[in-house]
Amino acid sequence: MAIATTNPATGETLRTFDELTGDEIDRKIARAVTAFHEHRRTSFAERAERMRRAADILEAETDDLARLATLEMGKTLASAKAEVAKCAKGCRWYAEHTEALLVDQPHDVGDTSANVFTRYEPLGPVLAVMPWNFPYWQVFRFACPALMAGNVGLLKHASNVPQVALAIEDVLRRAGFAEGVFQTLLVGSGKIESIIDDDRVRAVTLTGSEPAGRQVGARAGQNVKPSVLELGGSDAFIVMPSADLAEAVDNAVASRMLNNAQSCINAKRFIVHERVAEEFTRRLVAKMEGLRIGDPMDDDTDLGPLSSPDAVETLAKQVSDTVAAGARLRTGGHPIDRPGNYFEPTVLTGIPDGSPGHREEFFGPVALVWTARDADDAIRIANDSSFGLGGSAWTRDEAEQQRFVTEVETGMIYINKFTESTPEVPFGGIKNSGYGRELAGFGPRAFVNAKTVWIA
Ligand SMILES: O=CCCCC(=O)O
Repeated sequence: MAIATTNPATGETLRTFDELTGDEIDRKIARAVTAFHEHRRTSFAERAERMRRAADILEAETDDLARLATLEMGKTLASAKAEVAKCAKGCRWYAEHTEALLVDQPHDVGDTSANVFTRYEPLGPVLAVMPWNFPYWQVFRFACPALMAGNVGLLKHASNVPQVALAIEDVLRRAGFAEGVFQTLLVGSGKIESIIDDDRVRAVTLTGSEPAGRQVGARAGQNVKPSVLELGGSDAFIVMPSADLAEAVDNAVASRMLNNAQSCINAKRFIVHERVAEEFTRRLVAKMEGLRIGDPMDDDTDLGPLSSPDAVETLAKQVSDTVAAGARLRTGGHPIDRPGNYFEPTVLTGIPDGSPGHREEFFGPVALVWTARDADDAIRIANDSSFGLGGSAWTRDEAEQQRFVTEVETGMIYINKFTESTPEVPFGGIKNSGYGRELAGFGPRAFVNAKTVWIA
């Protein structure tokens, strides 16, 4: 894919960028190594000061930065502003907490004359392969803890958000991080493997699709380099009879449609107890039909375009194949006939086993609804997925809450709240949703040498 800014609301290509040459990539990696030797010697206080300055810049320039994201990937301006604010929060949180999270950890070996501890040391240049859907946050989610831990970053961003990628590098440089501490590499995905192979690159993190994760994880493994993979999800949203139905429906729509319905942690599979399933579905359909579809720059738009024409085509095929397999289309189901990459808010029920609705992640405004006989059945359906990222369950029954916490096979489970990320709480999945954790204490410890020190 060309590296370009193409407005998803109009289809117009506004800017194109040349890919870096092999020599340019080499020079940037060399600069990252030089920067690492300096950066690792800075104190936590110095790094924290720069992180706080990055937060100040993000807050002062939110409007311009947000517009860039909306222009490049189509999220509503309101959600783009919220995303930039969240990045500032991430910078401040890691400025405040990283030193304590990476403090030497003493070990009692039964010999009081020995000083034995674990020290967390940075690894060096880390390659971050990042997606377009939260074009700022996914990068800051990695960069805040990694840079605070003393690592340096090389960003291979998605090819449709080059201006955001360059803006992030610019913000961090203006915040005071030295030249080379964080660099954007404008390259296509064809260059990723050779960058991972480069001995100077010490680790890799990827947020993206399952196939991309398999490729990058395998390459990192061949090179014996640590990797963190945050991949797709088809999160369950379980609704039991004791739930407040109006609240459940409001949250179902909010979660499904978050980020123009293009987040790995959107609720995607709605698993509803048979006693409330029909009423839930009726209300869900009404709410989906009431969403205002439009220009993502407009304040009153609820649902903007998908990121690309390909995304619309993929989703349309997933829906039509699921219907052909026997699902019932309750509303929507088709691309919208207007300029840009728009798709109708859609609800499908009666999802057949083996159909795309059952097996695949739907990255767009489609709610897939199952009916469950009881809690056992809800858990069975929730776990009948190759993904295991997040999920939520809506019930006031405490015994049921504990069962969902224990038995739903995911990296994250939220009760009476939909899955969301925040710097204070670990983030990540199991099964085909990836491995490793980001955020909270896991973020800074993802790319460090946990060095055992024994001073006799
Ligand atoms: O596609 C994954 C989006 C996760 C964004 C987040 O951290 O909230």
